[in-house]
Amino acid sequence: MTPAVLGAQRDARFEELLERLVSERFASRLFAKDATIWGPAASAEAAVRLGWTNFEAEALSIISEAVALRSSLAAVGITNIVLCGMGGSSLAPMVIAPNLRVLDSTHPDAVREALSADLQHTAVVVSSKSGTTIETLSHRAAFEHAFAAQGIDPAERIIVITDPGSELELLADSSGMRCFNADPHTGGRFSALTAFGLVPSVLAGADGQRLVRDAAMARPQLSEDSAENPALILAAVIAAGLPQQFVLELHGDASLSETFGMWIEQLIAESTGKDGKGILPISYPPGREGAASYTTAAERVHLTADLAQPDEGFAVSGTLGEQFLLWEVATAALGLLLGVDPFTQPDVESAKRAARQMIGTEDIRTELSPSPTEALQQLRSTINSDGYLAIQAYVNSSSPTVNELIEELRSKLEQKLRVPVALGMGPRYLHSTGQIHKGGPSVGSFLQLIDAGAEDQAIPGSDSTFGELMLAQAQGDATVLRERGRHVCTVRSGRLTEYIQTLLNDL
Ligand SMILES: O=P(O)(O)OC[C@H]1O[C@H](O)[C@H](O)[C@@H](O)[C@@H]1O
Repeated sequence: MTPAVLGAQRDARFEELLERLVSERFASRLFAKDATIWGPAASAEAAVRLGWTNFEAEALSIISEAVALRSSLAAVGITNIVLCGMGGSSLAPMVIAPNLRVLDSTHPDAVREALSADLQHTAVVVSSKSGTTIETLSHRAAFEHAFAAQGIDPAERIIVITDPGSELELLADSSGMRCFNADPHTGGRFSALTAFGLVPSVLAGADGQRLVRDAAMARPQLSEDSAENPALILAAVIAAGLPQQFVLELHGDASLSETFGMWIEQLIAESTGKDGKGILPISYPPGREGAASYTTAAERVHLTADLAQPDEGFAVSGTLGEQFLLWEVATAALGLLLGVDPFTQPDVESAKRAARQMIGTEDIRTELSPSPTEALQQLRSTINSDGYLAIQAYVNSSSPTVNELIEELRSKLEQKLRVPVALGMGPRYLHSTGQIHKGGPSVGSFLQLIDAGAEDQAIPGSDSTFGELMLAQAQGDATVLRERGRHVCTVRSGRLTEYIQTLLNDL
């Protein structure tokens, strides 16, 4: 099988953009690691961000090491793997190994549930490229403490993945933990085919070799300066609808992976959503309608391993390995077509800074919430009819009941407000679509739903708790959004489920 884009609409604008990519020799220059493609201002960063175009040899050697580790863990009875990592350090493994347990939440219940795993048979992968991400470091501290409390040596059970020389690597070395490094010249959201995507997935039983082999087979086609190159076609068809058609609906199917859209969300939103421009990817769960219920212009994409042409929108077809590389190349091409630097995420840091300032202050506990009626009034009066609404849900995302309820709310808001409604689980979305919320087109409204009802959970070695961290993250993001002129309706409730039920009834 070779990857393909099926059913794309080819208008004059599309042909012009495709012709530009071919004549500027975008694809061959990308695979030759030409850092000048995105202009002088972007070239210094690009010079250290193109490692992912040449992935095969390192990936295969990492997979062998991970397979050996999987056997040695199994030999001592460890069959349960938990991954702690945010954004680029967890989204690819979630897609590659759907059975992998991932902790990327600071909600106290989610943390407690992960810690209550059968630790005697568990190993934990702590994954952070920078080695400084607060959620991941807090999860590491919590697991270290939990292992020690059960008389288990944490060094035997915690496996670290990080860039060479990071603080996390130093910590792993000094405490005798196993550490995998990845190519530091590959950014987090482009790291699916490096140690970040592969090690946790292989430990959880996935076939890493097949994934890498599929991607490697697609490489010659994707590096060709040709109007038949599916990555160039994908970039041109998405860019042709801009700026009006900035929403990209992603519908996965069981032939590929139902969660693949979540990985694309981070890749596209962080890479393109800046300088007031960008494409907002919204991943829909199977069976959800999307565009049928709103009026904002959107492109509908069907993600599949089959070769079927969809009734609406277009399909991107290929195996997972092929599609990882295809979307990475298309995203880099979108950077060129939009005139943005695809390798930065300038607005993510601002929310992190604001969250750090909030920790330990009284403010995070005292903000008043609107009643459900007031919240709906606020949303109705601030929604831009050509824009979007994003729900930012700080809830226990590992609870299926909570997820279902929030999905129901998303659907109903979409039908009643007639705009696309994106759904991000906090703090996961901060490392993904959070970039475009703050840095992209200023047409979004935001609904923060914060569950403040859970019993709190200490972060070992720190003065703060997971609950405080979660509140600070929500409020830090809201502060930056408001500074940028976006409307944010913040609901913080000890009875959030009841609150959402009332919203559903009143809509
Ligand atoms: O892997 P880490 O360094 O912990 O980074 C995790 C995530 O952090 C940030 O929020 C970046 O915006 C993401 O692109 C990155 O994937």
